[in-house]
Amino acid sequence: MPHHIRPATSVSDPLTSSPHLPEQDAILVTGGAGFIGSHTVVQLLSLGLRLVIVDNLCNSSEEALHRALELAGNKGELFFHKVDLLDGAALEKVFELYTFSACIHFAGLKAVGESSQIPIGYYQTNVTGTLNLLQLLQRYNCRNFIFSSSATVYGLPSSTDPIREDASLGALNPYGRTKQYIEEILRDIANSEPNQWNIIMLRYFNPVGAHESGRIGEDPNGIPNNLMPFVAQVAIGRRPVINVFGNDYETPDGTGVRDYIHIVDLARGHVAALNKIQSFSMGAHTSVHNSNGTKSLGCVPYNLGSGIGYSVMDMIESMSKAVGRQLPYRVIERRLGDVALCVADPTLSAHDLDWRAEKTLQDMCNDLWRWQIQNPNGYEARVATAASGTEEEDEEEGTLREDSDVASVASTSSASLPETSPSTPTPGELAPSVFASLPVTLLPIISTIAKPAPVMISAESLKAVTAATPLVKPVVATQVPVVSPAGSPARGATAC
Ligand SMILES: O=c1ccn([C@@H]2O[C@H](COP(=O)(O)OP(=O)(O)O[C@H]3O[C@H](CO)[C@@H](O)[C@H](O)[C@H]3O)[C@@H](O)[C@H]2O)c(=O)[nH]1
Repeated sequence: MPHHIRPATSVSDPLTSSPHLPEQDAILVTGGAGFIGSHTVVQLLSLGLRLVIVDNLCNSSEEALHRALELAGNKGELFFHKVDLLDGAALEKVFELYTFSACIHFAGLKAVGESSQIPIGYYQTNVTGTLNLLQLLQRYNCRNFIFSSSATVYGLPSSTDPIREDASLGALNPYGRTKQYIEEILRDIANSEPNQWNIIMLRYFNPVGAHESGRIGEDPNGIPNNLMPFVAQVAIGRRPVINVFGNDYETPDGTGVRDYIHIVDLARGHVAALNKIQSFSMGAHTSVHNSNGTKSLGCVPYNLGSGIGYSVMDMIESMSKAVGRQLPYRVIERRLGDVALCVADPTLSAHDLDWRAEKTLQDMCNDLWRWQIQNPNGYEARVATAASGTEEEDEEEGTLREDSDVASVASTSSASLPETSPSTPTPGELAPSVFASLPVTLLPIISTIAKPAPVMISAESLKAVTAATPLVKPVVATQVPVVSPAGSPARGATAC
């Protein structure tokens, strides 16, 4: 039976002020428990939307979903299914339970280095997982799709100018190529059914920070690959010193420059994309046409970046300010594959999606620090692992402790919290369920899939029911590189 997104009352009504998605329809969010996913879930729930989260929790925590629900003031509805996208049969059961008006696809593996070691795993998880999802979306007649792409698809920038969406693509590693290939697949699918698909591919630059409450944030497995999670762990005392990968780049201070974007701004970008898709979806039911005469959006990429470049030293300085003391760092050799600078041209997103990054670098650092200090070991579920540490971590820390080439000495005791009161989660009322006859418990979270009918369970029993899962990490983002002297952001890029 076909499922159509129903027309909203007015094309001009933005989703942000008045969600128009059909009452009984839901938005499917894959990888919704991950870093970007959970922040987006807060935005969507706050709009009163009904979400169905599919995540295998291989690199995320269900706790993030509980907190997201709290942060949204228990608005909207959230149904969670611990499912791996590679398990097509389990995924189809989810499709049998709901009618989806749109899908936001975050789920996937995202570690650049790891992708070169296990490329088959990356192609299988990211590409095959996405194909499984797309097949079902097509079969169940949901053709509104938002894809987590990445600035990594641009590869080596051909100049130091901010990167536009029409720049040539050329991902440099298997992870990046999974994103690039999925983009190609999406274009082919949109072309195969003209006037039917509304697909937005969001190319993330460098997402950092955390929700301003400090309740949800990034919780990487093992040693963080990316700069800011690593810096945060140095700030909290889990690691002794920040390694700066080279200070001989052609940038104002010699360190790499990137377009860092606050995670909440990035999450808002998904709402903006949904609004855009909705207007086309509505157009399909009215006589509204795209400017090129088509009735659907087709497949369009948008950069989600600020257009401002900050160097590694800028980031360390801002984070030191947030923490209230100078963080220790040492300069080591360049990291293989890094570019000097990578910054977005966000003009198209501003024009078409009416979206702009609003938060400052200091917001990013203050919020990241708040999350880190309130959750020194990430989400509760991972405390045991984090506390014991891995062999690899212990070994690295041992090595670093002996190193004297640090700019300053860490002292976690002087850590201070940035001002801003963390939000106190309000135990919420139970949101109405799609399954009215099901027993009600504390949270409207459902775990199923192994069973023909969903069972509504509590957070406690959720853990038991979802005990085993294979594969995949949930997603996240990406990035790439512009420049500025410390503390003074530069619009666009220059050197390199
Ligand atoms: O411990 C660290 C980690 C990073 N850096 C530097 O910090 C900047 C940012 O690095 P990182 O946070 O790792 O982001 P990117 O290298 O920009 O990587 C992002 O950008 C890639 C290319 O777009 C994507 O593929 C990745 O998924 C995404 O994490 C770069 O100049 C790095 O050289 C350090 O100096 N020390």
